[in-house]
Order: sequence, then C-alpha cells, then structure tokens
Amino acid sequence: MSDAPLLQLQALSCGYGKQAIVNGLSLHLNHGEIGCLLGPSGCGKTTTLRAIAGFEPVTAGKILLSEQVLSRPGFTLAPEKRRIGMVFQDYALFPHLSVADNIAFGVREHSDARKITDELLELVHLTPLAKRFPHELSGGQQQRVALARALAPQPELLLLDEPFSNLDGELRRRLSREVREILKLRGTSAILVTHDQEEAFSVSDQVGVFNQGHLEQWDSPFNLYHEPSTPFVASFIGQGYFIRGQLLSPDTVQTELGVIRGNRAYTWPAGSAVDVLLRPDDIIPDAQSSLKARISGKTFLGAATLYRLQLPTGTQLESLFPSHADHPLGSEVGIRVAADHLVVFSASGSVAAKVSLGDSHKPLRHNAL
Ligand SMILES: Nc1ncnc2c1ncn2[C@@H]1O[C@H](COP(=O)(O)OP(=O)(O)OP(=O)(O)O)[C@@H](O)[C@H]1O
Repeated sequence: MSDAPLLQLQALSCGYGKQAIVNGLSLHLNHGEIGCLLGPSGCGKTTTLRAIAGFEPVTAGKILLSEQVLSRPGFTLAPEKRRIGMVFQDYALFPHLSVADNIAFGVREHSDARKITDELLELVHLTPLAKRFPHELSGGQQQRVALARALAPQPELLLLDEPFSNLDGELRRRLSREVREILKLRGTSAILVTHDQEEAFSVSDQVGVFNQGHLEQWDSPFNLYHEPSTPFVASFIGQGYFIRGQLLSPDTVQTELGVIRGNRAYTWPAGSAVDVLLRPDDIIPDAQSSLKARISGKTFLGAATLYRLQLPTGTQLESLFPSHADHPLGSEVGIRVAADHLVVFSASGSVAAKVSLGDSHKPLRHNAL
C-alpha cells in the first residue's frame, strides 16, 4: 500500500448548471480512516458526496482515489468504475429480493458469492433473517442490509449519505457505533454525510465542517471541539459562550473571570480586544473561589447538570457540574475557569456574532459586548 492518501479532493468546485455550490474544497482521507462531512442544511455536503461518487461533474479541481484521477473538469469516471460503494438515507434495498439476495446482488457473478454473503450476514447480525424481504425488517435492520450490500464488492471507499437519519434516538446511536466497528474491523475507508454533530463525532476519525460550500476545518473531533480555527466552527461545534477579553501576552488573556492562560500562542499585539470561547466544561465549581455566579437556569442531564450562570456584570455562561450536588435556582456558587485550550478570536466587529447557522443546530451564545 502506498503512503499516499486514499482519497484526495484538490481545490474542488462543483454545482448544478451555472449555480456553484462547493468552492475550492481540499481534503484528504487516509487508508482505513472514516471521514465525515458535517454542516447545516444546504451547505453542500451531499453535492460533494455525489461528486466523489461520480454522479456530479466537477467544474474545477480534482478528485483522486489511490492516486488515480476520478474527476476533473471535462472528465468524470463512471460511478460503477470507481470502486466506491454507497449507502443511502432511505436504504434503497431491492423490495423483491430477500435479505441474502440483496447483499449478494453486487457479487452475484462471483464464484464465492455465497461465502461472501454468509460472512456479511454474520457481520451485521442478520443471519437468522436472511430469507426475509425488506418490508419484513425494521429500519435499523434494513440499514444493516444496505451496509452489507455496499460492503460485498469490497469497495476501496464507502460513502454514507445521512445513513441513520430515518432512525431515532437510541437505535441511531447504537447503529452508528456498530457501523464504525464494522468498518474498522474490515479496514474499510468511508466518508459519512450528516448534520448531527454527535453522530459525526462517534463515527469519524476526521470531520470536515462545511459552511456555505466552503470547508472551514478538516480535523479530528477533539481538535474541532477544543481548537476550532474559525468562529463558525466554534459556534457550530458544541455549546459555549464568548466573553470579551484583552490579550496580555501570546497565551494569556485578561477577562472578568481573571487571567486565563492557555496552550496556544496568539500573534496579535498585547492589549488587543479578543473574544474568548468558554465551553460548559471549562467552568468548574469551586466553593473556595472568590469568583461568584448566580444560577439562572439548570438542566439535569443525569451524570451532570448544565447550569446557566450569570456573573455580577450580567455576563452569561454555562457550566457542567457533577450532578450529585444540587444547587437551587437563584443561589450563588463559586466557580473557576479550567480551560487548558484557550480559544480566542479577534474581537473586531464581534465576528462570531455574525455567523449565520442552519436551523439544525443549537447556536452558541454571544454575550452582549
Ligand atoms: N439537483 C439539484 N439541482 C439544483 N440545485 C440543487 C440540486 N441538489 C441540491 N441543490 C442545491 O444545492 C445546495 C446544496 O445542497 P446539498 O444537498 O449538497 O446540501 P446538504 O449540505 O447535503 O444539505 P442537507 O443536510 O439538507 O441534505 C442547496 O442549495 C440545494 O438546494
């Protein structure tokens, strides 16, 4: 196996007719990795996936798989020649074929079709249901058949378009974990499209956050959460508040919560006004602290309680406290900042406040500055 990435999108642009949807997108996926395209509705995730699959031509840039050019302006290798499998949101099973025949469909000419099918039935835990038809299965079972069918021809890359969006709650979470395990077990590389952050994080090694046809950041879930590189990513990923601060040195900021020191150096001059991102897990309870906040709201989450806090200046924050101590609404608690990952953005014009987000996402609050 070469050291080159499996999939490379190089300055890719594509769209429909004269309408540009995706602009100058670059990313790469290594062998065996699972990547995810995440973003609000209509930002171009599915369009990108369709371009990778070969259903849409590209207007600029290139798509390469194992160093072979699949798409460039004026050339689109046919989908069936790409060694790419696809799993759709609506499963797209053949209704007149049994579970086993659906899975065998792509390898029906293969001398080992029976063996491949049996192995995959086992892998997706559907051996006892092999003779059933799609309408006799639950949504989760149908999606497992769709996954097994896509894996049968051993694609180099699997594309999954919102594969769990027709399933709800716990089943959705369970199946997404299961799919990750199956892909990792087989060493299959994949790209998943979703607008659900929890799903993106639980399935993927690398996640790309889209904003209106642009890729804002392609990174690990950990880095997207702790080291977002743009205000949009900070807003789209997770919860939190921005508070105003002043840079004292490259890695320290003066705020009304005191001096916060992080692990990143910023290059703006000392004295610059900045917006500091504080996640609920950055604020911890500390009865001894002189810093007090009033509890203005609370949500019990089980192991933890999410408290909405108000500082004496009126600044709002959120904080996750272990739930064994219960603080009543209106009471005062001591707090302290424990943010190793100092994330700040230039405060000029409060850029983050202008981020426009889709309705599929809970916005990050910006304190009145
Ligand atoms: N066949 C098409 N012809 C013209 N425009 C299209 C077509 N398909 C999608 N679009 C437009 O392209 C833009 C991006 O759509 P796309 O389906 O890629 O978004 P998405 O990020 O996958 O959204 P969602 O999460 O809602 O599926 C949208 O404005 C959409 O209206």
